[in-house]
Amino acid sequence: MTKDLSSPSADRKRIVIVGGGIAGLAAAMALTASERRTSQSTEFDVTVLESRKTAGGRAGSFVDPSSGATADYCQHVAMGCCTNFIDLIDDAGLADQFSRDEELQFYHPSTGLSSFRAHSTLPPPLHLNSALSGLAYLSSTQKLRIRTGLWSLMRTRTAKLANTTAAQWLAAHHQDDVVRSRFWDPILVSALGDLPERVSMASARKVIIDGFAGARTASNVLVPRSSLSTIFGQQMISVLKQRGVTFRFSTSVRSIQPLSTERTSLSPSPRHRDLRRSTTIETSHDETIDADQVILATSWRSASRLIRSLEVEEEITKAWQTRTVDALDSISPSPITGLHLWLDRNLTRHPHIVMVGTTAHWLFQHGVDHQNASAGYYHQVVISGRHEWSDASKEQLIERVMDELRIAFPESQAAQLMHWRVVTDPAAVFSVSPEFEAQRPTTQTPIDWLHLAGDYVQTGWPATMEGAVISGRMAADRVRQTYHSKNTTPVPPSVLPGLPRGMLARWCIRD
Ligand SMILES: Cc1cc2nc3c(=O)[nH]c(=O)nc-3n(C[C@H](O)[C@H](O)[C@H](O)COP(=O)(O)OP(=O)(O)OC[C@H]3O[C@@H](n4cnc5c(N)ncnc54)[C@H](O)[C@@H]3O)c2cc1C
Repeated sequence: MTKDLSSPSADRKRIVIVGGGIAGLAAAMALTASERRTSQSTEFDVTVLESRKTAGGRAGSFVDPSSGATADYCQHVAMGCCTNFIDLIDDAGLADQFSRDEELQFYHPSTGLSSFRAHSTLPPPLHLNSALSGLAYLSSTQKLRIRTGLWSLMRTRTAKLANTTAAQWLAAHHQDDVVRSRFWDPILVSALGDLPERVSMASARKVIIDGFAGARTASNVLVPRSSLSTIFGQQMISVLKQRGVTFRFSTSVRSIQPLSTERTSLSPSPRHRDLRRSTTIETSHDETIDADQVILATSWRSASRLIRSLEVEEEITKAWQTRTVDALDSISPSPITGLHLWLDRNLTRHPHIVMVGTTAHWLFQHGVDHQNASAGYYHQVVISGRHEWSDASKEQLIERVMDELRIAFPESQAAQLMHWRVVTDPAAVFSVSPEFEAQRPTTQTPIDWLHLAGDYVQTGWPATMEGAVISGRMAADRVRQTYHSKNTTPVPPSVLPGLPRGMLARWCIRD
């Protein structure tokens, strides 16, 4: 059975987005943004095909069966430097669903809590000086070493770091084991999801420079106030439905094929061809759906399967297919564990704390859910990447982390753990190794109706919501450009640049 999704009028193009994660949602938002934002001349009928029951992908939630509480699989945070993610939630009218904190709390067993707050008047990157001074568990010699390392990093262009791991670069710049374990590793492992031995220094630089040194508000932390399933799985879907986007849930795409003859970017310009009905999509419901353009916005594993099954003829397309599948199959996945803890009281007055020198990496405190008060006070501990407790049982991990929390918050030593759950996603993020960075796929493919989106796409970002949003916007821009007539005003890009840098930051930081 072949389905005509929406019976579009002749000038409306049928765009199918495969995958309703953050990348797919961002693509749908960009394609349906108002004329004011896009100067768009072509109208699109946008359909999202999503294999799960709801949207959001890895940024999702579950209902804990025993307490009835809704919890995110894993706490997600964004930073002030995530300009595209912030713009996306703003565009959807969901900015109030995130709290924004300028100050970070760092805990270390030797000194307890230290505040990390950017200086309010010193120009970036000098604003970091006072923030670094606030970390009580670092000696003056260690702080000096870190400042020297930060300076070297600012003076080194990203391109020069492509073939180096973060561990190699840190060792070459005299960042010893203690400085690494107290400063660099906690930041890099949390942001990149893997050990400095495995990640590229170019990605590490992105985190440190864009996330801290480049602008005063870059290191602000944005934390969702509602569950991710409420924000992305309900509220953003509702905005998109109002904009005319159709969602088909529980619909898994099995294959995507050219409808008739293969059309590649080497073929004549789209304006001279009939681009309608370029492709046909086979779903798990044994139906086929015709479309003019497809944005493939799945995880890297699903993308690899679907790209492998494409029936292509031209040599250039076959070479791209092999190269892309090889790159995606070479990805080394990295785990993230969330420990969901319901206690009989709050552990601390702080909403979140970076934990240094402990098995726990971050502690988030959400308090009591008034809809479900009997469940207790909800806390989540996040542990990124492989660690020495990776092979321990869930019970051992809980015991270890609870011991750490009781030491960290002695005033809450009597706190009782009412209920817990440990959720590990073994392929939470991809490891941004120098090898993968060198072959990371781009949005553009040699097939003019197919565009790639997803956090794995080449955006300069590690596996983050910001990377996913940028990839979705880049794919939407390619779709819009396909139908752009030279007689109208140019299509403005929907991808926003990073935070603007002041004069001193521009002078200090080489890009
Ligand atoms: C535990 C954990 C913690 C994280 N913490 C953070 C954080 O704090 N901050 C941050 O910025 N990022 C974080 N991330 C990363 C972030 O979640 C991802 O980078 C982002 O959500 C990826 O979005 P995506 O759309 O590219 O991919 P996905 O979220 O993987 O979305 C792909 C979608 O495609 C669907 N799909 C797959 N195959 C098919 C098919 N054949 N047909 C139809 N649909 C299909 C999937 O069901 C899914 O909904 C975390 C990730 C995890 C797992």
